[in-house]
Amino acid sequence: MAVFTEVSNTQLDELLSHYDIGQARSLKGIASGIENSNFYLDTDKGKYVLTIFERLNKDQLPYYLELTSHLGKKCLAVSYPIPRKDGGLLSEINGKPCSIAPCLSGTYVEKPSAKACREMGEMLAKMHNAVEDFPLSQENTKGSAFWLSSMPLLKPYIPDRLYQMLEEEVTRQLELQKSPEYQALPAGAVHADLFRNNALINKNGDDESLAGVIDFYFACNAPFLYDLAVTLNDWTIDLETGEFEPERAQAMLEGYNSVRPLTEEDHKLWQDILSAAALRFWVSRLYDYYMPRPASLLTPHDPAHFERILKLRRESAPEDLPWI
Ligand SMILES: Nc1ncnc2c1ncn2[C@@H]1O[C@H](COP(=O)(O)OP(=O)(O)O)[C@@H](O)[C@H]1O
Ligand SMILES: N[C@@H](CCOP(=O)(O)O)C(=O)O
Repeated sequence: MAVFTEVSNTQLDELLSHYDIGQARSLKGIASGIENSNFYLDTDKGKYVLTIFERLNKDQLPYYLELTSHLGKKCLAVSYPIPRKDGGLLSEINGKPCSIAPCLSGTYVEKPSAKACREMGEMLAKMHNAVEDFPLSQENTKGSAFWLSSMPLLKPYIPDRLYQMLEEEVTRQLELQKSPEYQALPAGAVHADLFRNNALINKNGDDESLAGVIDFYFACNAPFLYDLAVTLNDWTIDLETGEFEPERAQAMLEGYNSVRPLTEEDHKLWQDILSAAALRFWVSRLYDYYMPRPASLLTPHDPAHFERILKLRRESAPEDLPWI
């Protein structure tokens, strides 16, 4: 269930009068998704997705909308807001901000093939190249400030040995972030949550091809290598153990490298950045688990999954990590 706000025909017609996308034919709630109300919207001109933002307010949305609009203008297959007749990217329904995006084809795939992983790597690199002239900037809302503020809240809930691991890793990552090597990493606006459920894949028999990328609502400015690590840590692992699956991991790295070559500087920090990416989701999952939002409909994600991944990345011999 992911329709928190209902839309009447009158409201829909009024909304569409501000766009040049034709007259409504049908509006159907989308069951998946957890943050927003999403609808498939068919008009006489095409297929779209209407999103009503349930958590972010209109002042928090411009970075995400401008970023996806920027990527869309560069012909990258992302869910981007279609401009209104007056040029605005945002509208309002029932006092809540909303936007309309073209409907991408494809579906969620639990274990993407090596080919799809390669295409995801290529797409990620294209997204990174495309933001070189993107002017807006935003902190990672799940970055080091969030880790530090979460630690005292988590302390009463988690065993001492886990708290110690958390403290050690946060300290190590804060040191790393101050280092000249880290500061020199190429950085820009990144998705920062490009898990498999935020990509749509077309399936044709056994063949899979990437259709597009959605859900940029954790986007922020960070090293491009971090975005690659977040994606690799989710897409190319054995879901039970958290170990990398070499063929799929290698395919993603090769895809990325074929568009945006990785460097020796990236290589030096690779293990640390893979750990940073695991830490980010370990902390946010611990936080959501022990401090669920009031009236949340969600079953929190399992924090132990990223605890396992963090340990594996920290303890791995550097030469055993996938690289080009
Ligand atoms: N532009 C789009 N094209 C096609 N489907 C989309 C698009 N945007 C969202 N969806 C569908 O809506 C679902 C929920 O979207 P998502 O952005 O993940 O929502 P939430 O932010 O609520 O988690 C996705 O799983 C996908 O099926
Ligand atoms: N990918 C994160 C949670 C963020 O949720 P999303 O559905 O908006 O991507 C995790 O798995 O912890």
